[in-house]
Amino acid sequence: MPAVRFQPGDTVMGRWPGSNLYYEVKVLRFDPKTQLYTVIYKDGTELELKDGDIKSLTGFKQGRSRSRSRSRSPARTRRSRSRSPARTVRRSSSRTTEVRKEKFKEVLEVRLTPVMYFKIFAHFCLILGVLFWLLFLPVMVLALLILCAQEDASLLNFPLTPPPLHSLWDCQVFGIVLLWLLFQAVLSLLPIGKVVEGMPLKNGKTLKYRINGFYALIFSAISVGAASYNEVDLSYIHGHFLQFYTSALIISILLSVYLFIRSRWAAVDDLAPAGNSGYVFYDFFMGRELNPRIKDFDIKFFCEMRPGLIGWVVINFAMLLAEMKHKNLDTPSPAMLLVNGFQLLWVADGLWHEEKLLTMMDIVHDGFGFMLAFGDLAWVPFTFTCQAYYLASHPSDLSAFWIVAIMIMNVVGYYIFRKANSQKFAFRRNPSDPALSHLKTIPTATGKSLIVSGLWGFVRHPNYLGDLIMALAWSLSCGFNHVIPYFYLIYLILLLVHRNARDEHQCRKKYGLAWGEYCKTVRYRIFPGIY
Ligand SMILES: NC(=O)C1=CN([C@@H]2O[C@H](COP(=O)(O)OP(=O)(O)OC[C@H]3O[C@@H](n4cnc5c(N)ncnc54)[C@H](OP(=O)(O)O)[C@@H]3O)[C@@H](O)[C@H]2O)C=CC1
Ligand SMILES: CC(C)=CCC[C@@H](C)[C@H]1CC=C2C3=C(CC[C@@]21C)[C@@]1(C)CC[C@H](O)C(C)(C)[C@@H]1CC3
Repeated sequence: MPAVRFQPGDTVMGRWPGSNLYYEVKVLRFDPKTQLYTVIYKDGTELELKDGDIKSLTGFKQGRSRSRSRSRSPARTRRSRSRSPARTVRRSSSRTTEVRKEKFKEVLEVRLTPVMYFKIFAHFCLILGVLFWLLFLPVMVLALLILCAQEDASLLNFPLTPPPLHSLWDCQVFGIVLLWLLFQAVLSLLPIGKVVEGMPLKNGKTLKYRINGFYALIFSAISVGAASYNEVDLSYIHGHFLQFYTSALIISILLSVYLFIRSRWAAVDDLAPAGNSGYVFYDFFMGRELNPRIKDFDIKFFCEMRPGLIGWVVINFAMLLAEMKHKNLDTPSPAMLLVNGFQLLWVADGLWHEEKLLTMMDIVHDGFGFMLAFGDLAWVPFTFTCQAYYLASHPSDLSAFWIVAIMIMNVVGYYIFRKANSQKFAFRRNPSDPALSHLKTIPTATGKSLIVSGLWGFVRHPNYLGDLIMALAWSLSCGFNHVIPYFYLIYLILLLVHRNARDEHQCRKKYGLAWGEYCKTVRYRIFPGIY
């Protein structure tokens, strides 16, 4: 049994339930049976806290020089809490009521400053913003798909006539999507491929992941090929594309609701840094739990790499068959072949390097909520396929010159993307790797160094640049008649510019002066001479 660390009367720092905020509290007693401390906050609230949620004043002050968000009164941040089943709140005595009344008066006085008004307004905007994205994203994808299928796929055709609701639903399609998810889940659980450890979590532990994405791609390709050989008409996907999207959307909503509900029982250490504000819509959108798992099955890792990503290439193939069928072609058009080939390369590359996803912010930092569930299950397979969907019903006559130029562009983009990502990964794994000894670096106070030559000395995010060059090649394959095939490129520019800002903010915090020096040496973020 662990020793009792604190005695009645000790002043310590207690975590406010469901948040990462600590406040000064007094220990009232310790219950050896439940192993809980009863503590009293300055506003008179009595709570029972676990040992792990209490820090000594000295330990906390040392920690605080690293993290600076914690000394406000709980009453001021009351809205950010969420109740944990492990703890019970008790406010009883009239003395407590008096203290609380006093505190409330004080809080009102403090709150009614322009800064507080601004904060309330900012929170209000945040909720409105999240509600907007919750409704807007699904509708936008639907509009994109409707537009893509129209003979004249011009943006000028807005507003579109929405299809009748019942036409968006098909039980059989829903069943197929469920089967696809199940098939991918089974593949991901096969005892093939190595098992690796993820990055250390807050509590110092690591999770294990089976890396078999590339095998899953091969199995899926063989299964789809066999189905097609046995005259299963894959162009059915093209004819029922809106229904497929609706099914994926419904599943992503159900999954997000499940994730949100189960997060109520998650331990504090399992929660993501963002997504635990206490605002229901915001937390639902951002995701509360960092790595939700059912036994060893990691739901986030699975969704991020498998059904949507592999689904993307299957849908592309279905669009290729639909193009041949509808246009009575013996072979697919060169544009369709380019789009299929380029995107298959990108997906295969991602699955080949699946392990690297474990170090990315999506896995290490972001919660799994509606944004990623919808992103992985609906956004990726239904917007990333928009070029193939467009080509299935719109011609793009490319001259031999254009075909070669576009292929060169994709090769250059891929080379930059792969080389930059692999170089950074290899350098992080072993900075003294002889193969990387030619690179110039800047040391940082954390002990890690930053590469400042080669691709990482050209721009601060060469991997983003490579990705964008490839995206441009995919869009150019579809010609210049409409802007719709450029949707992916526009999305990627916005996403990567935002991601870059987020990453640079983190790096500035992590590396301080060294990051400033890197930015001075390598002036541009993504586009040389422009941004
Ligand atoms: N198509 C799509 O929808 C998307 C594609 N992507 C692609 O995924 C890939 C990975 O992107 P992402 O995870 O965002 O970011 P990065 O792989 O660029 O990782 C950024 C991290 O790299 C490290 N780093 C930054 N500069 C240097 C340097 N000079 N030397 C050494 N290390 C450095 C820092 O981490 P630390 O120092 O802690 O190691 C930094 O936090 C990209 O190619 C991107 O294009 C990403 C999102 C969406
Ligand atoms: C608007 C909206 C809902 C956005 C959601 C964005 C997500 C779809 C993307 C955010 C980062 C992603 C990454 C991949 C897929 C798309 C999402 C989830 C990725 C796993 C694809 C495979 C690549 O090789 C990758 C590992 C580099 C990549 C990582 C980021």
